[in-house]
Amino acid sequence: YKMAKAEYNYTVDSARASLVRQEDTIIFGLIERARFPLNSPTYNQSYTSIPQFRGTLLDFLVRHTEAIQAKAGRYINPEENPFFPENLPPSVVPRYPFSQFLHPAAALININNAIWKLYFDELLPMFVASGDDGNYAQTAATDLSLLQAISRRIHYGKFVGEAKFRESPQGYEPLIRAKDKGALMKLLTYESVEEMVVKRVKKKAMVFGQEVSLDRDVKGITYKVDPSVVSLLYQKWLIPLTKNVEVEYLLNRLD
Ligand SMILES: O=C(O)C(=O)C[C@]1(C(=O)O)C=C[C@@H](O)C=C1
Repeated sequence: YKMAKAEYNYTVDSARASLVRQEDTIIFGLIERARFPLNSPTYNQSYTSIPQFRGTLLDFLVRHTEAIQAKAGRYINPEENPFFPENLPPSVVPRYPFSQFLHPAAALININNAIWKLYFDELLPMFVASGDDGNYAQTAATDLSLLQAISRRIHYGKFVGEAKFRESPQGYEPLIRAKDKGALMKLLTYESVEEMVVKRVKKKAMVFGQEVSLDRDVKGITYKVDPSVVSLLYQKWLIPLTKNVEVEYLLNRLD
């Protein structure tokens, strides 16, 4: 089985279209996680005593899932970044020739440690109810798919950064040479785009998270995840971290 060379080319427009589609995944991920209360034993090392494993139930699920997904080829795609890159087994499947759009230094950027910490310290308490219903394995599974979606979105800043660089190298090169992070940040920022993102995710959370009923009179609208929390999450964390990845990527773009 021989594969053709992938000739997919990213542009700023196509990268933005991908970010828009990824919003759906993130919002559904939030809705899925919000089905369960906090379920703190999922994150408590003293709850689990798994033979030959030190860590929480979530650590256990994530490490083993990433290992099996690595074997199945997930991390061959440069859009994917593992949370525990140490000691991942190699892929056992034929290598798909993903287009080499990024500068090789992109592979060194992985801010999943920071994303992990942020997720548990800041994000979870914003959108899950307190309490415990015993569904720890299900909780860990929904955490992982949401974490993966958030991580993919933030690291997609590499692709957005590269597309912007290619569309205007003469604008970016001097700032990269001068290692001027502040000026890079300013040049890659489009406030009107950010405002649209923040408004759109709120609207999507209203549409995706409403109760759908065949009765005509649904009394009082409740959403499965609070739409203003979704927009706040984007405004405060997802967009700023995506921009940090863009800056980090660009700083290494001429190495
Ligand atoms: O659309 C872009 O230009 C991006 O870089 C993405 C993004 C975002 O994170 O949504 C980040 C920075 C820009 O100011 C606008 C939006």
